[in-house]
Amino acid sequence: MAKLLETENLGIAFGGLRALSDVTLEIGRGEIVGLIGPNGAGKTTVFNLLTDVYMPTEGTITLEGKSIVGKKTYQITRAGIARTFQNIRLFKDISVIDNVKIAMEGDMHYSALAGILRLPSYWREEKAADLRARELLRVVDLEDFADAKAKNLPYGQQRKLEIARALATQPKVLLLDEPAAGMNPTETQELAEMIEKIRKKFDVAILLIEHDMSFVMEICEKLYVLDYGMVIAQGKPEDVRKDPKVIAAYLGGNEDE
Ligand SMILES: Nc1ncnc2c1ncn2[C@@H]1O[C@H](COP(=O)(O)OP(=O)(O)OP(=O)(O)O)[C@@H](O)[C@H]1O
Repeated sequence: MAKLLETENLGIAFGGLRALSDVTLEIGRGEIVGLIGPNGAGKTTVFNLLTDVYMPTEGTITLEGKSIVGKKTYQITRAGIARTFQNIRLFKDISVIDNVKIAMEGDMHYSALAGILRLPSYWREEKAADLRARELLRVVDLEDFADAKAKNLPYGQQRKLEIARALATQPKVLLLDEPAAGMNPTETQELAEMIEKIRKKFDVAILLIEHDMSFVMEICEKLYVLDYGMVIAQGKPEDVRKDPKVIAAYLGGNEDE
């Protein structure tokens, strides 16, 4: 598959602590790739570098061959990278559908005046936005909850709403930070099917951080394993799981791994 997102020798230090070193990743178009490793291995830090929360101390990040280092988060979103967060970030007091529409705002083309005066161009865009938002909610099985307040959704559904919000920006790469966290086995299985459906429908590549190994093994085509900020193994899930370095990293880690 063609390379879409690449990092080369990516590294960052926080004060004296070297959180990541020499992280080289490749995500192809439409690929589902897992980023795994024990607690504190540096997984979320990779996402934070990919989305300009932090600037790398070393290395490169390219999307479709163009560097995105130093770009602002909104420019990175426009270039095609969207993410969800380990700690869910929604506008909790507004409706589910408005949460999705807000994420689509970069796509609205009516003028401020048209908005204030409610001119026809405003209503046309609003109607189109409403249809698109409903379609995204259908993809994540939240269509029936469009008018509920986001905070009233159960936790697992809030995670799905975050995915719909990320998709609203029409990404080429979707970064999911622990999408199955807090889900029961049935919800996790539904999520696996949903991610597969999303990949096909939107032709989007997915890089996901996840601790649920059976979930990772089921849906990822490729895995990168981080330990102490370095890639200690990469490849097909069935090979990675047998790698002695990976087994040692997990056995040496926390018991919840
Ligand atoms: N802003 C920061 N300042 C200082 N240290 C940081 C910062 N962000 C991350 N770190 C450190 O970098 C290391 C990697 O953290 P990170 O959150 O990326 O790990 P992780 O693999 O995502 O862990 P988990 O699975 O527990 O979420 C940790 O030692 C963490 O304390």
